[in-house]
Amino acid sequence: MHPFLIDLDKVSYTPEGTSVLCDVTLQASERRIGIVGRNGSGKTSLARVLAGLVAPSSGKLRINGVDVVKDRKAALRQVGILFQNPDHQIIFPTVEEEISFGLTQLKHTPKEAAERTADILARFNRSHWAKAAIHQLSQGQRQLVCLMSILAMQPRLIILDEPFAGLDIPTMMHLTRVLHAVEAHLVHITHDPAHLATYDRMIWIDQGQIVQDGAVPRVTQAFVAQMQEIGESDDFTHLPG
Ligand SMILES: Nc1ncnc2c1ncn2[C@@H]1O[C@H](COP(=O)(O)OP(=O)(O)OP(=O)(O)O)[C@@H](O)[C@H]1O
Repeated sequence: MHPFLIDLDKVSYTPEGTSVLCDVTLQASERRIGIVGRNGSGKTSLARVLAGLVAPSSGKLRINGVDVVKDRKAALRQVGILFQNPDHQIIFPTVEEEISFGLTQLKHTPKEAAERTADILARFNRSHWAKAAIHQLSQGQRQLVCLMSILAMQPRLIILDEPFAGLDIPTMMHLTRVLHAVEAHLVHITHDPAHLATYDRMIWIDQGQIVQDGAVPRVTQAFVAQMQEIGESDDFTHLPG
């Protein structure tokens, strides 16, 4: 057991010379962590760094003690990421193939993978989806398939990058309930602090740096006040990039 689930020490990410994340230091082990920030502030880049999908340009990153960039196999057991658009992560034509794939990556036998896939579908009362063609499901249903694929792999940490974007209110409410019950730790990126009301900690990112980090009510108040102030200026000059 490592002292912090998430441990970043002066992490910078500078693709093609662009400073996207700058000296981010963060130690966190809370079960529910929210990340807010403006368009282009670096949230998705931070999510990708945390998941080990891109390497920091400098600094040190560990998830539960694992170097998730270098040790990709161990990383799969530590961290899963749910992208904003399910179509960016779905590879296979049917639901059961999609869910089984991650399990075979974890070196489960085909029989074990099939059993675990059946288990997770049953847990969500979706056993009848097993042979369904993913492209025939709605966006919310595809998002649920992606989440089931991640949950089947049982990572300790799941990163959610604007998981509610494009979902209608009932689907969002359903997904909220599902996420609430998830045992894994969550890092949830969103533009709407209301989604984080019950969370343990909120981190506000701006221009690739942490500008506030703490209890949800306090960070929400400061974030909303600044967003309103910028919004009232009624132009796009503040938009980064
Ligand atoms: N590989 C890259 N090369 C160059 N610039 C990049 C790269 N990846 C991200 N950026 C830039 O870094 C900034 C942060 O992007 P990122 O997608 O992380 O922001 P975000 O906070 O998730 O934004 P949004 O809320 O709009 O999704 C943007 O200006 C983006 O253009």
